[in-house]
Amino acid sequence: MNQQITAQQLTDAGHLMIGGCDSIELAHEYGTPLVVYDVSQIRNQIRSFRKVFEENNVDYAVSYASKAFAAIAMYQVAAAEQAHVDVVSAGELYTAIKAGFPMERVSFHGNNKSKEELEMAIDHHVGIIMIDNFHEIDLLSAVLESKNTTVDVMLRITPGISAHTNKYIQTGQVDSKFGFDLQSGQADEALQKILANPRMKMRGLHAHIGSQIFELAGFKGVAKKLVEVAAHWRDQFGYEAEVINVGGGFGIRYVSSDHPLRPEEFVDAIIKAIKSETSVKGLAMPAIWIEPGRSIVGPAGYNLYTVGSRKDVPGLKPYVTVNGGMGDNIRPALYQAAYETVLASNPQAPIKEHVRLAGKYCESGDILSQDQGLPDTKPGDVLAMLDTGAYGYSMASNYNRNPRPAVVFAENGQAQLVIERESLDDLISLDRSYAQ
Ligand SMILES: Cc1ncc(COP(=O)(O)O)c(C=O)c1O
Ligand SMILES: N[C@@H](CCCC[NH3+])C(=O)O
Repeated sequence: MNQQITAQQLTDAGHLMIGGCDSIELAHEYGTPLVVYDVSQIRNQIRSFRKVFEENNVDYAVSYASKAFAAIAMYQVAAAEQAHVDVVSAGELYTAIKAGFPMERVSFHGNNKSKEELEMAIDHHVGIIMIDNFHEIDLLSAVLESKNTTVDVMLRITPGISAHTNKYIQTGQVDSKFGFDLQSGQADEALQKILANPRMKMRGLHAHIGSQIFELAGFKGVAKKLVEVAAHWRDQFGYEAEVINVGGGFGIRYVSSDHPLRPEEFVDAIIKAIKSETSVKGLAMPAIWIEPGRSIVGPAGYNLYTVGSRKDVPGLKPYVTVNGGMGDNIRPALYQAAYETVLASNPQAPIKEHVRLAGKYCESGDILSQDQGLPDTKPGDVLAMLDTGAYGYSMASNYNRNPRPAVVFAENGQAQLVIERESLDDLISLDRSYAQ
């Protein structure tokens, strides 16, 4: 029996309910594979983050890291919930523009922003450019010069903190491709360049230590480190940071052996660490910005699949294959990420067997779960994989020329299609015949 699904998440028929909608009906209406978001859960998480800042009485921004799931509808929900967003590409920025997201609440991140991307950001008046490297300082300076304008910036530093998470999703260690190194003086040099540039208004400093982090120590460490740097910059260069941005990375529960703090508890600890460190250093309390991605959309997302073939291997767990896989969720193959999956028509049915939940892609590594307890299943049954809302659809591909799934937002019993399922014609829409 699945521990994550409570009685409140069941319909009268005992089916999994998502945002007040019956998951079996959604699967029938929209087809599978289908990504469904419980929109209230997204709103509630943003509100919980905001509340913790308000209770601590600090200036803040909750900036949704939209790489976790970027879609017009998602930017609209973030806007309605007073969030900021961060974008990392022209594509995410374009989607935010089309969603009507207020540009002054957008931060533009990335370790290799192109000239065209910077121009687009400046033309659309994004709130902050998060400067990552020296090349970018020169590029941005030239863009601002050519457009005879100015922009607010923050500096991303590499705090030298190795968070306890998969090494592919660590970003704060000294040997990281992101941000300016502290020890070698790169960050100081970058600050001086920015302060000397009248077209860049320096707003503060940023660090992000990685993703899916459970330990508080890393977050307290980054908070302390950023305040130390702020104090050093005040003492050395007379510059006082107005904003300290600690990034995101708050870990969520995927499987029952995960026991993270609630995301807002991480933030409470960060706020308290910054408060006490700034008072030790005699700094004015800065605004605190956070950039959660996974914790906002991860638990709110579900992937619905239909069971197809099965292969029994003597002495080993059988393969039960669904009609999706690594094309709609690369995380198990890429990071050995684990998820829990339930039978949508009866999520609390007793477990009859442990299976390997396989995808349909031509890769042996396309296994969505190496060990999933399930009741008996048969072709046509709908399975719901839980907590798939972050870095699932956003990392989807057309491998094997499979179309990407549709995405539905469900809230208060109403479902709305927010991303259409790709069609076979969509798949070839960019192809051109080769004249030979
Ligand atoms: C700069 C930055 N901010 C925020 C995030 C969001 O992280 P998460 O989704 O783990 O909260 C990321 C991704 O790890 C990132 O690179
Ligand atoms: N894509 C990663 C997180 C990386 C976040 C980007 N900085 C994941 O699925 O866990």
